Amino acid sequence: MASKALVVWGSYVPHVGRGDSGIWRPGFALNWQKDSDRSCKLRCCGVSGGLFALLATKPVEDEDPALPTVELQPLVDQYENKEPRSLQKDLNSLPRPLSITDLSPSARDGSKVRVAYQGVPGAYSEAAALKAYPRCEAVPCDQFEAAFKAVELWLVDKAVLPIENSLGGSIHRNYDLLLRHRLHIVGEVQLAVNHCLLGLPGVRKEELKRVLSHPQALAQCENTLSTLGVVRESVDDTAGAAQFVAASGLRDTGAVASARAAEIYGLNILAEKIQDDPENITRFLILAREPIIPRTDRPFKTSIVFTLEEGPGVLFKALAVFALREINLTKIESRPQRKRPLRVVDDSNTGSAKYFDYLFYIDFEASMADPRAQNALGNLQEFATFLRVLGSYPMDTVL
Ligand SMILES: O=C(O)C(=O)C[C@]1(C(=O)O)C=C[C@@H](O)C=C1
Repeated sequence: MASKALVVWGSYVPHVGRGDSGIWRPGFALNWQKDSDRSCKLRCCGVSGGLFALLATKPVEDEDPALPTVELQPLVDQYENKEPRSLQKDLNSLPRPLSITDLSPSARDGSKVRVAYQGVPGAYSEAAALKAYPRCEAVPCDQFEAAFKAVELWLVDKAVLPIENSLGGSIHRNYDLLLRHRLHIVGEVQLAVNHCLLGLPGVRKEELKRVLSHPQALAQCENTLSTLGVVRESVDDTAGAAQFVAASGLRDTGAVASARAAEIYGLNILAEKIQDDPENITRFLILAREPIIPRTDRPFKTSIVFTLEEGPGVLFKALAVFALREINLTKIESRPQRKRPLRVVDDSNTGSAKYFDYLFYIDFEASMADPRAQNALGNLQEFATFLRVLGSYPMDTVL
């Protein structure tokens, strides 16, 4: 009896033990033995990295009934170069073989991937999720933290969350949540954000007395809203504001949201591109349970967080580890350490001095597969009191 082994790529079982679909690790093998009655079945069993090894087993009675089974016959026929029985037309529907170039989130269509975002349909975060995975199932979450938990609990595969905006600055809440949760950054999305002023059909913008939106969106439209002289009210997300205006029927209340939100909730667009600068870009992070394998053949970014010893010039030294290796920093953010907000330093002349204690978040332009990045972090570790790599991931260079 002949025994053969095939390498199969990317058989893909949503919600059941699949790891980060941002990367497909090479070489999980389909081992099968062909028997005379050709009634082999494939058995799925979890292996490292969350992929599934598909093992042919015989006899069928030996199978664990709890494990899902897949008919092997079409693959047997295909392997033997035979005309598969009545299955020729279905071959196109078989999973496409994945290659190493499928690593980038934007290179894949993301079909069947479930991606959590904060807000309701029509939110910019939903648009970011769809930019990263065009055919994904975008799953709305009421809060940022719910999106983190949805990934951790395997309810979804990924989360796409805003981290900074070119006009409004950092979304601090997500910096804090990155540290509190154990997810990995596997990609980023740069999204052009064009805000519209929305109102009920028939309403003119001069009739508006108050405007609702996400605080970031209100901040990005500061000038327009000041000129209109409206009262601003913060809500959880831009599309939620549009939904509220539509449901409330209030003619004096408008929303700052996307054109898509206007379409979804049946509102009129009273003004377009109302942000303070026409170039308004929000950067989102793609989070997953597993990290991706960093590469050097395309532009990568790495995000880290660390704390430092107290002392003169320590932050300068920390930044120098990158400058010395000609690594470009793209972002630096500091956040107070909640568990240890104050540091008391004994100063013999004036008594004890108190300092805020900070966490430093840095993004730099290098992959963790690049020896320069490895050496820089080795160097940083010599005087950092804590250091964590949040992720090393392909840069989004397409707006
Ligand atoms: O409220 C939304 O639509 C969001 O997706 C959130 C959010 C943000 O938090 O920054 C995303 C993009 C824009 O910058 C405005 C708001």
